[in-house]
Amino acid sequence: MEKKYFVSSAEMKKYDRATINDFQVPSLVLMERAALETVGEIEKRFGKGSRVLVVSGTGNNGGDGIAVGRILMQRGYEVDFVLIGAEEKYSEETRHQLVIIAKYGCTLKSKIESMEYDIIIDALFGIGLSRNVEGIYKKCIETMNSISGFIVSVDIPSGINADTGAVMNAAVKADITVTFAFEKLGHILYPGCEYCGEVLCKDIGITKESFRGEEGPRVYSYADRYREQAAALMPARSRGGNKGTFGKALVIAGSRNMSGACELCARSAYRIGAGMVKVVTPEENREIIQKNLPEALLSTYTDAEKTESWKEFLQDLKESMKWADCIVIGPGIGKSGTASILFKYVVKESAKPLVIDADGLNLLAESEELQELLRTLSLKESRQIIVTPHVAEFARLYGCRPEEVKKDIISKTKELADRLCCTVVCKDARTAVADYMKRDVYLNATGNDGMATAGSGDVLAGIIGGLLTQGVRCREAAEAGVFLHGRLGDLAAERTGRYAVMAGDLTEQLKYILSDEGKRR
Ligand SMILES: NC(=O)C1=CN([C@@H]2O[C@H](COP(=O)(O)OP(=O)(O)OC[C@H]3O[C@@H](n4cnc5c(N)ncnc54)[C@H](OP(=O)(O)O)[C@@H]3O)[C@@H](O)[C@H]2O)[C@@H](O)CC1
Ligand SMILES: Nc1ncnc2c1ncn2[C@@H]1O[C@H](COP(=O)(O)OP(=O)(O)O)[C@@H](O)[C@H]1O
Ligand SMILES: [K+]
Repeated sequence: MEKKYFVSSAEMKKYDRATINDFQVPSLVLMERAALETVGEIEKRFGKGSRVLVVSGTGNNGGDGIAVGRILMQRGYEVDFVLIGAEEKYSEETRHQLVIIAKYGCTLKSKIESMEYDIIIDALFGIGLSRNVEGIYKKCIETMNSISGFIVSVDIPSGINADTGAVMNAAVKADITVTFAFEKLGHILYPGCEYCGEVLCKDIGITKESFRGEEGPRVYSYADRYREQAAALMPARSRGGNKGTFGKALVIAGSRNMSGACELCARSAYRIGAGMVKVVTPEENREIIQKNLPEALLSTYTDAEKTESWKEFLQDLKESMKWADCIVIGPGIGKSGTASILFKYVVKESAKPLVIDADGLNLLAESEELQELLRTLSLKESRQIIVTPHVAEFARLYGCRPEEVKKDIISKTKELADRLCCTVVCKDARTAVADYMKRDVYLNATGNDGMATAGSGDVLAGIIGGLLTQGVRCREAAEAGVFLHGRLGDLAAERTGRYAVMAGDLTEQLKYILSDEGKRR
């Protein structure tokens, strides 16, 4: 799988240092390359004679900005230089850039004077931002946002925390962000990503060699090319296969007033390619499922208190669990006594890869005993288990507030995976996937707010289940499922706009994104 990394500021600094110290590439060479790449993007958009304002800070981000201004000036642009911050704080490279422009006779201002520019180069803070922005710095950011001009942020919009995407009291709203070597976490996490405009990541000579044989960045996503080549994420499909070849999914979902969850989940498992899908749901849903999803096999139950029929049902369930290649449990099952008994039974008795979603997670959160059982099954029996909580369900499972999960989704997801010894998919605007075996965390970059609509999580559970039935391992099924799910949301939004997207539209898009065209492994 071709990866795209999202690095923290500490990781990026480590790779900068390795390139400079170990590979002996001078820091000023990196800076010049960064500046040239930024200039290249400006030249694509604006011609000679355009008015440019360079707003620099005291660190190397400011040095980048001054170099950009100098090159533009030499190529016929009209450039004003502003530097904010005390002289004693200038970095060595920034000092050097100032010496160069002084030799060319440029003057440096300490505040923004004109209100009209074609281009504003935002080089106040980069990955070295270390605290909230206050005073003259805040004022400077507000001025950049208010005056006219196309804003090019160097490396990251000033004021965005490169590790969390948080706005540190004020931030520049860029039209484009030109970044170097690797995208930063702040470019992808909310709200930072909304401040970047288009992110253009440029090679300036800091490469994977700078990992120096260590594991590399902790957070990654899939390379952008898979957006157009989603089928490349799918397991190979045998032309000679039959429905058994492509696997059997058992979907235990729905409750009396919630047949939709089970229908969406089961349909998605079919559409992602499962050979057979069997639905286990309350008797009340029989008719609607048979009508709306005649392709599904069906097994129904009544209250666990009705002992005789419940016994028969459990017998049937046991057979179904043997039959299945994977089990998805939870969407819409509710938290009734019967749902709870059913859930416990399935966790204890099934020996197949298991996806636990929605109410299954709420039931799990309430039972220490079941959480312990999950750990044991995973560690002693190598059971493949995926849990797919949204932020609120995650907080219940983890024992914290949802805001705390949102603030640190990457570490929290990994911690829960370690605690439960399984694969965790923490669903949010940027979904994270982690497991207890690997240190690194997948962060999803597809999808949009149109997917914040009832039932879209049920679709994801079905997709992941359908991938498991086709033999994909847990971690890969979770990552690929989340990526594809987001793509379905993006394609659905392209057709209808984000407001109108409904969960069923996601499943509908599965008809198109896995077509053989564009399939290049
Ligand atoms: N050769 C290389 O390494 C390469 C580096 N590159 C470039 O360098 C950038 C990183 O440079 P950097 O590490 O110097 O940090 P940078 O973002 O300029 O900020 C640090 C300055 O800001 C200040 N400061 C911080 N927060 C503040 C606040 N809230 N309010 C006020 N001041 C605050 C801080 O002051 P202090 O915290 O010490 O008071 C310090 O003076 C990177 O993003 C990329 O553009 C590329 O050219 C590629 C090669
Ligand atoms: N703003 C957003 N951007 C991208 N994806 C989103 C956004 N909001 C929600 N989603 C995705 O939509 C799905 C919602 O799932 P969930 O909350 O479980 O819904 P439900 O319980 O109604 O099925 C998750 O996969 C989540 O990542
Ligand atoms: K910047």
